[in-house]
Amino acid sequence: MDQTQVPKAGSLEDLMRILHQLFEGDSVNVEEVQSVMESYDTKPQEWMKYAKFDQYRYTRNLVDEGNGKFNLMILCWGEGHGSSIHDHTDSHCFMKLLQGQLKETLFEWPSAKAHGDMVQKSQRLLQENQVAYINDSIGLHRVENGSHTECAASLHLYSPPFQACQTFDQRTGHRNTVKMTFYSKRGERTPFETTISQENN
Ligand SMILES: N[C@@H](CS(=O)O)C(=O)O
Ligand SMILES: [Fe+2]
Repeated sequence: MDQTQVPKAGSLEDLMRILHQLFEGDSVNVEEVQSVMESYDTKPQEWMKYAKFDQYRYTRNLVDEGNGKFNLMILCWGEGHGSSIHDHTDSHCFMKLLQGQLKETLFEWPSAKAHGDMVQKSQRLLQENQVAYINDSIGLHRVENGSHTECAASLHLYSPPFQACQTFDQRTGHRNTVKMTFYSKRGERTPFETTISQENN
């Protein structure tokens, strides 16, 4: 399907409906998903109920479980918040800026024998409505809200869904597996006990 045939998402609800259609089958067309996510013009009143911020670290807020095919979530980044360098557990990762700006830094996978600093490949500043894509064959990344005055929010789609990833120490390349949790689900704050293990930030 070429880009002109991809429907425009007029609202977040509409975007979710189209995403369900695009993920009905067994294969994922990355360009298609990226352009439909780009076609949604962010409207804070449509996603505000999911956007729950924390004072100390970025939060992951589940919006939709995509019929088991994908997880759609809104990540809320307070001033200066960022993630560790991490992978995406062999899934597709789409990330759309809903508000503010986020800095994405790409890194190479550390080689088995590597010592010292991890190799940085590129860096870019993602702007409102822009959609970034990454998977493990592209590399690893770190995402940061570099602003000390503005918060940021981003819409992430992961397919297939995953509950753990690897984080990496920038100085040594050493890795850890961390469990990923939700700060809220469908607008409801998750009970405290289940969010305590969140460690990717
Ligand atoms: N992949 C990260 C967010 S990001 O830094 O891309 C997560 O799901 O928590
Ligand atoms: Fe990520």
